[in-house]
Amino acid sequence: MQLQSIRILRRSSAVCFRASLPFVPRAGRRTLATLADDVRSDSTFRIPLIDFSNFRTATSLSEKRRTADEIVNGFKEVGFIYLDKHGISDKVIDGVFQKSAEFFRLPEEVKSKLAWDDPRANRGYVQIGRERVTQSADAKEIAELRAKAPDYKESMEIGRDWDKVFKNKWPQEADAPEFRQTMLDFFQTCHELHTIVMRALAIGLDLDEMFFEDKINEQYHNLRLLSYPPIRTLLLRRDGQARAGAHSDYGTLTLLFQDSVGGLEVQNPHTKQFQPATPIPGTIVVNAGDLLSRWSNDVLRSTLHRVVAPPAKKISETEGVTPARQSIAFFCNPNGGAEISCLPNCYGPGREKKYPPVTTEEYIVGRLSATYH
Ligand SMILES: O=C(O)CCC(=O)C(=O)O
Ligand SMILES: [Fe+2]
Repeated sequence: MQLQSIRILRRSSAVCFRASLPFVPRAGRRTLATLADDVRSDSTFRIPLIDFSNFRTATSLSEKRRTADEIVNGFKEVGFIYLDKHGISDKVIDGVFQKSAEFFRLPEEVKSKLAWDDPRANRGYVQIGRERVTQSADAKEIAELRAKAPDYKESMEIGRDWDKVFKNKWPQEADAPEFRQTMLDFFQTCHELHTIVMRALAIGLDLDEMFFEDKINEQYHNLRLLSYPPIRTLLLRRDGQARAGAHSDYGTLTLLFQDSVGGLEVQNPHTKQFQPATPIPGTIVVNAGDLLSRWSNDVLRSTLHRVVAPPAKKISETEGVTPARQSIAFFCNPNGGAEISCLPNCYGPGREKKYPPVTTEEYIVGRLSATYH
């Protein structure tokens, strides 16, 4: 009987109303309190590192639930986690980094033939200075920011390849051998990981494990290869300037693969200070995006982040150079037509739904239109 009641409480503790519960059993309380306590001070702030292997190999729901709770807790408290033992091999990731580097080394005239030209398509090459990520929704303000302090990066955006309306902009095979196939395979691999992590989120939010399945199966995602050229650190430290300005992502989850250079920073949502998301070999940085946050009535956080100068390599007292950096972001989205309205369990008496329903497509195209020119 006692076991039974503990189990019920433990289950309830995973849903959105956890904070109002009078009692959380010992084991759960210790884990949860630790992260919640740590992130309330910048000196102890941490992005939780989650071993995903137990979830991937678990055979029972209760086994899965432990990892699922950790993940949901990470997104509630920080909005970011490091996912370890995620199942994507180093070899695969290294191969994608290599093909990406080869692509960015192509002459500018080859890349510019593939230029990004439509927010609805969101495909193609974006040269330095075309994007300025920001939280502002005001077109004039964004244009001013872009003119004054554009993001120092170039990117290549890839969508699902079988889309009937929008076509990916692939380089010629002779210019970039195996680029296309490498990216297509990786797209599929990341899609599969997204599906599994969303199952974990469903469990952690006390929904059916398959709750998201038919809402995220159309691969309405975006694979973004990023290249940040070397830059004089003084330039990067100028007012408002960054490799990527502070922003949140738009979709459900972002799977971010970074090299060892560093510079990614995450805003501590409790203190508003930016904290480094130091590269940890073998892990994927995973963050919740705005649509997931909105879906969950802000229970899961979509946290601001930016890319700034990591510790510079000094070439003289006054002039340092920030080395080139590469990263790969896989922006996962619900299906384009999926209606994002408050999840069951995330609203109730005393907890109003904060947002009207919106479709993924309406939301994402609106955000993309505002940040590019
Ligand atoms: O390059 C990175 O580490 C982060 C990139 C990013 O946040 C983005 O493109 O949305
Ligand atoms: Fe981002």
